[in-house]
Amino acid sequence: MQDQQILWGIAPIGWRNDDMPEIGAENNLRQLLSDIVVAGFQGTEVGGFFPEADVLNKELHLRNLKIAGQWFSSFIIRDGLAVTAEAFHRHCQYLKEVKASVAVVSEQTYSIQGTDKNVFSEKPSFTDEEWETLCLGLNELGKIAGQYDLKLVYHHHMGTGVQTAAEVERLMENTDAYHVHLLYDTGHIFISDNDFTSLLDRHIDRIKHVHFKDVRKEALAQCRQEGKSFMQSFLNGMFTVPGDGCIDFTKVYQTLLDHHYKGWIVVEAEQDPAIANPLEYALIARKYIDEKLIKSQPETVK
Ligand SMILES: O=C1C[C@@H](O)[C@H](O)[C@@H](O)C1=O
Ligand SMILES: [Co+2]
Repeated sequence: MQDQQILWGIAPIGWRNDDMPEIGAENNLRQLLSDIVVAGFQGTEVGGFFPEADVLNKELHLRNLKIAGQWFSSFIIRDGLAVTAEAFHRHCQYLKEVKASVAVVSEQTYSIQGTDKNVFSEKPSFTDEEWETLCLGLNELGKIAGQYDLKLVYHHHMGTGVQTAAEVERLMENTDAYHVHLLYDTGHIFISDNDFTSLLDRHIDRIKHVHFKDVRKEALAQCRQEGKSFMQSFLNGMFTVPGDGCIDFTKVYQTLLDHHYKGWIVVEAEQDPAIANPLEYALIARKYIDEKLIKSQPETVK
């Protein structure tokens, strides 16, 4: 039976992309939120262009939408905990005001995600000392998140020091399970390790937020062969919505149901909105979810 504890969202990233603010600038907040309603999702994540909390809350209320969370680029290794914690407090305060459930954290020290470097071969690695600083710092940020009734969910990401399943393993082993949870992003782990199920099976109990990101195999192969950067790769169509790529989300969804996953599953597919109409792709995702995931479960209630 479908788990009624799951909320389905879609991220603004198909309309406007924080990694590349110049694309999709014509898509304003009202357009985005109304498209999300048309496509039948219950909410979204906060994008970099979103307004102050009371303005956002009004637009959400008008459409009966919710906020799942928002990305936070931490620089614990580069800037130290004190500076990072100060910014994180402000981040959490805003998230509390918009009634979010999670704060998505990704350590961006040495990240090449916003650079021209080859994302397939030039990812950074942390030293033992940097790992210790990062894990201790994340425990502290997790405690801060708790003060705002939020869960810190760590986002493993291509082109960063926590990208592979082995790196996620190290992070999980050395952080406090009570304060630091995991965001499972299907697309990032598939591209990194050519495997999206091991990470899910291994850490299912720590996973408190999910990104459903699909991958176009041919585009991936070409981007890898040409040594493209992260941003060039998504502009070249490496990512897409569930149902349009090569990942089998039925297995993923079943595992989440089997473990009584409670929380958000957010469709997140960055593409160039000038090429991939965001509403059209949101509708493709919703159709796939309804027909291949939810309706394939016995006793389904949508
Ligand atoms: O969750 C995410 C947020 C984006 O800013 C990021 O680059 C994207 O790939 C992602 O998975
Ligand atoms: Co993601």
